[in-house]
Amino acid sequence: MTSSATTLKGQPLDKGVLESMLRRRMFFAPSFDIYGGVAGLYDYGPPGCALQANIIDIWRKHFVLEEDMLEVDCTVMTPHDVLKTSGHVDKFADWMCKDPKNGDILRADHFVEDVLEARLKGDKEARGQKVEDKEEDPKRKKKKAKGTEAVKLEDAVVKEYEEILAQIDNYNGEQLGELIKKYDLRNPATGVQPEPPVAFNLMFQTAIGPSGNLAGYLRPETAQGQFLNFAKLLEYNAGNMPFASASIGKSYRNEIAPRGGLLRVREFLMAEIEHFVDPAGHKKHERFHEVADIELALLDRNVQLSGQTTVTKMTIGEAVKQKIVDNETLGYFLARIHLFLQKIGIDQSKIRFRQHMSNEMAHYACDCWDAELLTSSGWVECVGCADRSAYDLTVHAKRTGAPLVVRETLETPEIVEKWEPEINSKKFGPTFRKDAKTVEAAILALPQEELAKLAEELKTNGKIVVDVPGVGDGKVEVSKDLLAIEWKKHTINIREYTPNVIEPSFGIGRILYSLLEHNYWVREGDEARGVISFPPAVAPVKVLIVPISSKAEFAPHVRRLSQKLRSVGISSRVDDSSASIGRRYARNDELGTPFGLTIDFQTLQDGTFTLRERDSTRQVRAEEEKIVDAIKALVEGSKTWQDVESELPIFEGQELEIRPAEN
Ligand SMILES: Nc1ncnc2c1ncn2[C@@H]1O[C@H](COP(=O)(O)OP(=O)(O)OP(=O)(O)O)[C@@H](O)[C@H]1O
Repeated sequence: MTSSATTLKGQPLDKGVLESMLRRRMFFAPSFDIYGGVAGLYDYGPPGCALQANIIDIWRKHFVLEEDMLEVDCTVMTPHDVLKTSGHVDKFADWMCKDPKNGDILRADHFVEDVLEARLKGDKEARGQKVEDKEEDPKRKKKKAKGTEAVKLEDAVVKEYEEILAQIDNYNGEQLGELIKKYDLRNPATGVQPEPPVAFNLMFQTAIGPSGNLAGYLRPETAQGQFLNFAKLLEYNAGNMPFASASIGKSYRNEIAPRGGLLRVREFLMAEIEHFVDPAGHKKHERFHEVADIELALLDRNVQLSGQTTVTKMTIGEAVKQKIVDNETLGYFLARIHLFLQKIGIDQSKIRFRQHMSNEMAHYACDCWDAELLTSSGWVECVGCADRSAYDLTVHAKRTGAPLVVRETLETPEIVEKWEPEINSKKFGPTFRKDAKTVEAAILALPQEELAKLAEELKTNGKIVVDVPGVGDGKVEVSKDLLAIEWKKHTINIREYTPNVIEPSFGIGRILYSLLEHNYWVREGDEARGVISFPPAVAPVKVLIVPISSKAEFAPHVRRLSQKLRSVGISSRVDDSSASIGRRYARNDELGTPFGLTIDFQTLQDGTFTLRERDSTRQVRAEEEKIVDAIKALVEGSKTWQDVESELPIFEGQELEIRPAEN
């Protein structure tokens, strides 16, 4: 099926053809295929793995190395307590609704979106307008078919639908339920209205150890491991702020309705950064000036609320100045994300940064911008960049008593008067036993107004009741022999604060798939063949070595060239099959291999080789050393193909004819 999406060369993108090519070339394929597969689980084949490794390699250099980030590798298996404290057990959920007729489980926001889009499409058809299709999972397409009749809608209704769609991520379950009722939205598969939406937690639950007593989950993000290691990382960083940690690893989400191939899966690779910053400095960033002039396509919250999706192009410097983007650190990372996506070969005209609306934000976030990439499935969030404020460190510190704070020596000491709780540790421990630390942490975390109130109560009643989640019924009585709360004057030499966190979070699978779509095109000829124009740095294999014939005298050249390329860290593959050279190149164009080295009869005489560039199919001819140097420079990005053509003799060969009978 042809969608409104286009290839790199502006041709209509045939997603079916692209997907079958990706499977044939083993970029990725459904896991457990021969058992019928499981929705949302995929395996990567050799080119998929190499592509992923190259993206990760560039990511590490671009972020971890460039900014001296502290990389950690934490476990996937996470105890219940951690994710209860972080809020994921209670709030990490999507809304789902059930079709009472056939039991279909629908993700409520996607269901509302699909039915309204189908109605708008029907309206356009009825008005004789051109209809642009969004690529869909074929199963969903079939179900949708009944709902896409060409029916003209009133203009006011069209406007209402468009306004709802522009802010579809902003509705909660109740509001989605109201929309389903108000517009009588029915499951196209049965013609029945689904039941009201209910929350479905996306985490996979498990039990750790044989007793089954320690409940746990597969992590839904890598972030929590980084937060829990904050104090150790700060110490490792010699107490210096700001700093960032980073982590690359698998995360798991039990998505209600996986769709769009790699775009919504249940197991995926994430690369996440937690940048810890002092909130007192307006989250300024000392390298912001380096990116201030970078222009981004921004779609802010207010534009979406007005029912529009038009982006504004603006430098990040201007966006922060106008407070469209809240602070320099958030802005710095948006620009750095843009540069990273550009570096790996994402189409610049297919990136936008969309701000989350207030209801859409995750429970921990106070501002969030997504880097969205345009694909045949529409705009897809590929990187989330959230300001998580001090949320995570605060809740974990409160729960465990661990000091997840920064202590800074003040140049000029401050005199401070405040309420201060004093624990009688001799009695406190024996009274509360295993809960003593938790109760103490809850008391120490109480705000000043609360302490003032409790001091009075302690004086009058001889005891107070403190909220301590997770201990008994959450209410703990503390008597005055265990605790005193007094107004004290202090000289402060140390300032203590909980850092705020800016978190860029990358879904590598979504980026990888978008990259494939953005770089794919079709070379017209006797037989149209797919090409993926990856930049050399991300291409799974950099060089294809093709001996013109399988005669023994070519073998030493093949071996030597492979070895030489290996020694300079460049991956190559040999294709010594009997197919024509043109056919062999065409096969590797599908894998996105940027350069081809041919060993022909002239090589045997004068030791020269031809080097072919994938996109132009142009060739140069030179001795081994010059060719290997050229490849190295091209892969490292220090030379372009034009540079190479200006330095080495052009070769006009006939190798590219493709004989249709072969494969
Ligand atoms: N089910 C998934 N499959 C593949 N990648 C995902 C999935 N869920 C999240 N990601 C990736 O992880 C990144 C960070 O996760 P985040 O929690 O911000 O996503 P999200 O807002 O829940 O995504 P969505 O709204 O699309 O479900 C996303 O930008 C995306 O690239």
